[in-house]
Amino acid sequence: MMALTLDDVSVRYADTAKPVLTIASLDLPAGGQLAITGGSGSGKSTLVNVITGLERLRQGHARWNGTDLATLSEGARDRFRAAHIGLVMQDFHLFPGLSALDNILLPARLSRVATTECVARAQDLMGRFGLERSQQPVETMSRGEMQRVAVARAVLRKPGVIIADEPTASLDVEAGAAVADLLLDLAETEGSTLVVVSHDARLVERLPRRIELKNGVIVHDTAGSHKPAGGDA
Ligand SMILES: Nc1ncnc2c1ncn2[C@@H]1O[C@H](COP(=O)(O)OP(=O)(O)OP(=O)(O)O)[C@@H](O)[C@H]1O
Repeated sequence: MMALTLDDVSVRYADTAKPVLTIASLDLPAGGQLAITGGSGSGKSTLVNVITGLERLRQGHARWNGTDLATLSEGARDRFRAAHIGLVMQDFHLFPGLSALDNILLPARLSRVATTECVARAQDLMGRFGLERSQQPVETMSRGEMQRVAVARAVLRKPGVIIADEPTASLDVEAGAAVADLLLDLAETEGSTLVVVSHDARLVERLPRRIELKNGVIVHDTAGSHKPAGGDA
């Protein structure tokens, strides 16, 4: 399980007058479940990039169990992400030409950790997710099936945290609910911290804590624990 701590975070690009993300403080305990909401351009993807280490902070700190991502080299950040963070991206990032099972196993194979147990777990996850044809080429699957493959791939190594960016965005209500069930169930049964970015009210309402971003600032936190960003940066 992984606990997240953000301190004094400010992200600014060369061509932006103001920071696109300003978070004075945000804590998510190990095993916590957080929904990030907000309108287009409010900073949600920037926040995901910060907590996954895809965006290296030049101001402030993003720590998982005390490890400050900005202190890691690029290679070490990649390894940290592969070992501890299960990422589910909105557009799946699956590889056409590979079967469903091979897609689920690909990151583990690239990290050279695709042991026999890992393959068995991939097959077990497919069964639990209702994906019966492990050799089906992924490009022939429905969007709901593809998203379930993407979730299975993200959780294969029992990551300390699952981060899902709009996991139900392109799915109909039924498929979206199925993916939400899987994510919440897995996070709970396997003790993963869960962070979900979503516009989907049905999904967001199922998470115990929700923050809303506006212009890169947290304007609402159901935990009421964040300190408002100071000044008028
Ligand atoms: N590389 C960049 N250079 C300059 N500005 C950027 C860059 N990346 C993001 N921004 C700006 O930062 C702000 C926040 O963008 P971000 O993608 O985090 O928003 P979002 O809430 O995820 O939006 P959406 O829901 O539309 O994906 C936007 O104003 C965007 O234009």
